[in-house]
Amino acid sequence: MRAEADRMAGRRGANLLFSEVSFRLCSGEGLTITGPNGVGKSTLLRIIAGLLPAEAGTFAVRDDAGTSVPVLDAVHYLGHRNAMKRELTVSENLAFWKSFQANETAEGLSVPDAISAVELDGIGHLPFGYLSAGQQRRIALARLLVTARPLWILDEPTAALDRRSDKLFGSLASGHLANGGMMIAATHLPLDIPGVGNLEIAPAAIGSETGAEGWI
Ligand SMILES: Nc1ncnc2c1ncn2[C@@H]1O[C@H](COP(=O)(O)OP(=O)(O)OP(=O)(O)O)[C@@H](O)[C@H]1O
Repeated sequence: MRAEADRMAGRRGANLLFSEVSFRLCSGEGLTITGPNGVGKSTLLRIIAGLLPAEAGTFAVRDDAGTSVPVLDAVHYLGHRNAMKRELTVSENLAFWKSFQANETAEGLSVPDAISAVELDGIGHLPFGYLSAGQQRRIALARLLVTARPLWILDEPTAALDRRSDKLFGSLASGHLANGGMMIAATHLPLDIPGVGNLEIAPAAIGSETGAEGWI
């Protein structure tokens, strides 16, 4: 499996944020995306995940035979928000994601095992909204484990995590890569994980505004 970005550019409203972003990942490799606030890291991840159109360039995931795989089936996208219902219990939220993301080829962990993997045994019965910010983020990470998908796209995955949970994320990500997975993560600091490179995004040249109006 491999993932390839070729000369991608991203726009928000009138502003071209970045351009000429290219990289290549193979099974077992990861990439952190760094750069100043507002440069477009989240925008790039949303384009890669298929949630926003690219201004230019392409992103593709291919299997070992070189056949293009639908990106939406190949990725887990974890944004700034945790995408959990506050009123549902932790277990109900994860059970929803397990069935929503299910496909024939990729079995993931059971809901209790995923909760254990983020070291939160015993809280599956609590409403998600009762959890602390760090616990909520860890349960959001558990969502990556209930179904197996090759490419993790993560926006600030360790936001709100304490040092111990930061390490926990490191071991989950390392395990994913060791199993042949890939990861692209927007972070403010490069992650200290073997097999993970870094790409610093630079703002597009000043003067790239088009004068076009509107929000996307
Ligand atoms: N819907 C939108 N319409 C227009 N501009 C937007 C929209 N959403 C975001 N922007 C702008 O796009 C720019 C890039 O935002 P983005 O969130 O991708 O940056 P980032 O590099 O992830 O920032 P941070 O490090 O602060 O998280 C920002 O200037 C932001 O204000």
